[in-house]
Formats: sequence, structure tokens, C-alpha cells
Amino acid sequence: MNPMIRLEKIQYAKKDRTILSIPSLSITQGEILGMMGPNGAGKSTLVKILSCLQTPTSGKLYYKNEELSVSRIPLEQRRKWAVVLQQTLIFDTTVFQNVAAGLKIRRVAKSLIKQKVDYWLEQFGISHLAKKNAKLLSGGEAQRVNLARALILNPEVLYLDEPFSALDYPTKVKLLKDFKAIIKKTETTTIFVSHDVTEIQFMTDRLAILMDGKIQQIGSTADVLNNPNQYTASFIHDMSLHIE
Ligand SMILES: Nc1ncnc2c1ncn2[C@@H]1O[C@H](COP(=O)(O)OP(=O)(O)OP(=O)(O)O)[C@@H](O)[C@H]1O
Repeated sequence: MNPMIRLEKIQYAKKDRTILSIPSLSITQGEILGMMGPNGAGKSTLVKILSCLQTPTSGKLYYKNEELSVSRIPLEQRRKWAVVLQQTLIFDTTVFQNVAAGLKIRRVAKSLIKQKVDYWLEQFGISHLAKKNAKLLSGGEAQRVNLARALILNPEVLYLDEPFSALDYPTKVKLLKDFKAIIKKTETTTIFVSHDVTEIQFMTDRLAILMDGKIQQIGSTADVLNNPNQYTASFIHDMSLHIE
């Protein structure tokens, strides 16, 4: 299968320190790739490079087999991607307007915006909050707004950097289930960074373990978690402790 995204010989260095070194990485259309690693391993840096928010020191990035000039990404290309972070970005207006924000910027017709926002509010189970000021939402509700705002733009690739880590467990479980069903239905290629083994197990098809700026293991999520290698065993063991 043709990769959606491919990295080749990517390096990111600051001063004398190599922060990231990825000889190669391919992500297939529609897959959910998980990424775990200790603090400072380079996960956010990799996500920023993949979404062209950061220019690597060297190496190449391909999107559907076409090389991207990472320092000059056209707006149409950027609009194929969406990034959702742990901190929710909420505007001081209604939930409806928050979810509609990206479509308005794209000058989508009002009637179509209404149709799409209604659909996505329903998908995320927040239709009843449409008229509420989004600043007054709970953490779980706010993250639903954040995800709806990203998915309404029909992104080809979604980057998630610990989007659920601030949520309590029951809220998280419900949102994970709803979110996974949506991602699978829309076949959105997703890169999902998390410190939570349960989230990773539930959400991802493949898992990459990043340590000291290198991918030390990558494979099917079950395989990586059940058969860690000499580099990843101790980290995976420690990460799994809290669910035993
Ligand atoms: N612009 C920069 N200048 C200097 N150092 C940087 C820069 N960006 C990242 N780093 C360093 O690179 C390393 C990797 O950072 P990164 O944020 O990618 O790690 P991470 O795996 O996402 O960590 P965490 O799990 O704590 O969020 C860290 O040591 C960080 O301090």
C-alpha cells in the first residue's frame, strides 16, 4: 500500500545536540499510529516535523509520494492536516461558533456550515451544548469541541498530542470509544501521542516507541506491548505498571 506520509533520514538538531534522528518512517492511509516514549524523547518534535510546524535540520518528508518543501508548505497543503493538543483551544463564544471557526475562515456558505456543525456536534454527542458559551464547558466537553472543530475540516491527517490526558477516567473512556468509531468511519490517518498504555492499546493499530530521539521499536501495537525489545522492555514495563 502507498504510504500517506514518509520520512527519510530526518534529523533535528539544536546546537550540538541531535534531538531527533529518524532514518525512515511510513504511515499508511487510514491507520492510527501510536507514539510513546519518556519525557523529552522527541515525540512532540516529531509531530511538529510531520505537520510541518518545525523544519528538520536535514532529511525529506513525502506526502502521498510527493516531496514537500518543508520550509514552504502551501496553505492548501496545511489545510489537509489538523492538530489537536492536550490544551484545548476554546474561543469565548458559543460551542456552535467554536466548531464552525475553521469553515468560516474558509468562507464556506452559511447553510453548509450549519449542516456540517450540526452533524459534528451530533457525532461527538454535544448537540445540546450548541448555544452554550464554550468557556463554561467541562474539560471533557471542551475536548469534544476541540476534536469536532478539527474533524469538521475533513483533514487527511490528524495529529493528536495527548488530547485525553487531562480527562478523568470515565470521561476519557466514553470519548475514546466515540472518537475511535469516528476516526475509523472517516478513515482519517491519525498519529496519536500518549503516555497512557490503555489509550494506546484501545486506539492504535501500530505503535512506535521513541527514546532519545530514535524509534527503538515499531510494529503492531499488541506485538510491541507484548514483545518489547532490549531497548524498550524497561520503559514498556514501567508504563504498564499502573494498569496491573
Ligand atoms: N527548539 C528547541 N530548542 C532546544 N531544545 C529543544 C527544542 N525543541 C525540543 N527541544 C528538546 O528536545 C527534546 C525533545 O523534546 P520533545 O518536546 O519533542 O519531547 P517529548 O517526547 O514530546 O516530551 P514530553 O513527553 O515531555 O512532552 C527535549 O529535551 C527538549 O528540551
